[in-house]
Amino acid sequence: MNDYAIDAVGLRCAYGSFEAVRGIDLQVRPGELYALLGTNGAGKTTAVETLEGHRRASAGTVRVLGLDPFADRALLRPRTGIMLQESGFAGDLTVAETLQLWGKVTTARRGRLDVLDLLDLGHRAQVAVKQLSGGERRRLDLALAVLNKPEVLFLDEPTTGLDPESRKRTWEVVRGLLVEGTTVLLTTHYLEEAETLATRLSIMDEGRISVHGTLAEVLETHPARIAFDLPDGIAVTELPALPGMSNFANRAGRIEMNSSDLQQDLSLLLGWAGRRGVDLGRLRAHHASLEDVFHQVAERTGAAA
Ligand SMILES: Nc1ncnc2c1ncn2[C@@H]1O[C@H](COP(=O)(O)OP(=O)(O)OP(=O)(O)O)[C@@H](O)[C@H]1O
Repeated sequence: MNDYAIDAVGLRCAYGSFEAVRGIDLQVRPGELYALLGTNGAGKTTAVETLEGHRRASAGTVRVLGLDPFADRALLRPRTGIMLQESGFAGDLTVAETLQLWGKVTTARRGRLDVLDLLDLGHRAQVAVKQLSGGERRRLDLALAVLNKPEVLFLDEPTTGLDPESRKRTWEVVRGLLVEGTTVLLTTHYLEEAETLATRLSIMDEGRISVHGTLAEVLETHPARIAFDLPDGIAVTELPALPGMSNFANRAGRIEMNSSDLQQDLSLLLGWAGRRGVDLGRLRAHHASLEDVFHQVAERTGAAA
C-alpha cells in the first residue's frame, strides 16, 4: 500500500508488436494536478487509457486509489471522472437530459444541474446538444466528467479548440476541484496550461518519460539561452569567450547559444560590446522556458511538437 492516488511502475502498453508505452513510472499524489506532456504519438493517450482502465497494461503495475484500474474497473469507475478527447453525445438530447442520463450511468452523487452553472452552461440546459458550439460541448464534457465529484479526474486535452475565455473558465473549474481535494491527471498540448495548473509534470517522447519534476526542477536542469545579431563588421572569432557557453550557432548572422551561467556570460558579453562600442541587435537572454525544454526533447528524436 502506498500513498499515491495514481501509481504506475514500469508501465508498458503494446498494440500487437508495436510498443507505444515503453516502461514509464508515474506517481501522482492525492490532490495534485500532474500534467503529462509529450510530442505527437508519444504514448500519452495510450498511457492514460491504461490508467483509466480502458486497456490492460502489457507489463508493469498500475494502481489508481490502490486498485487495479482494469481488474477493479467496476469498483473504481464511480470514484473517477474521465474527460476524453472525443465524446459521443446523442445530439437530440438536451443538455439537461444528457446530464440526467449520465448521472444514472455513473450513479452520480452530485447529479444535478448545479454543475452546469459551474461551467457556465446553465442557460443552455434546454438546448439540444447538437446545437451547442464546440466550446460548449467541451464544457459539457467536463460537466459530465465532474458530475460524480470524482476523487481522481482524467482530463485528456480538455481545452483543445476553446477560445481563451473558455479556457480560463475551464482552468477555474479545475482549480476549484483541486481545492476540494480532487487529484487530476492532465494531458495537454498547451504548455502554458501545464505551467499554470500543474504541481508536477513530465514530458513523454517515443513511449518514455524524458523529463519530470516540478516546473522549477524541470527548468533548472536546462541551460539558459542567449541570442543576438552579430554586429556589422565583427567576425564571429572576435566575440568574447564565454565560460558557460555551449551549442553555439551562427544562423545567417543571428548568434544563438546555451548558457549554463546566464549572469556571468551576459555581463562578459555586454562588457565586451561596451568596450567595442557595438550594438548587440535584438539581444535576448532568458532562462529556459518549458517550451525550450519541450523543443529539446522533441529535437532529440526529431519528433514534431
Ligand atoms: N489502436 C492502435 N493501434 C496501433 N497503434 C496505435 C493505436 N493507437 C495508437 N497507436 C500508436 O501508438 C503511438 C502512441 O499513440 P498515442 O495516441 O498514445 O500518443 P499521444 O501521445 O496521445 O499522441 P497525440 O498527442 O498525437 O494524441 C502512436 O505511434 C500511435 O500511432
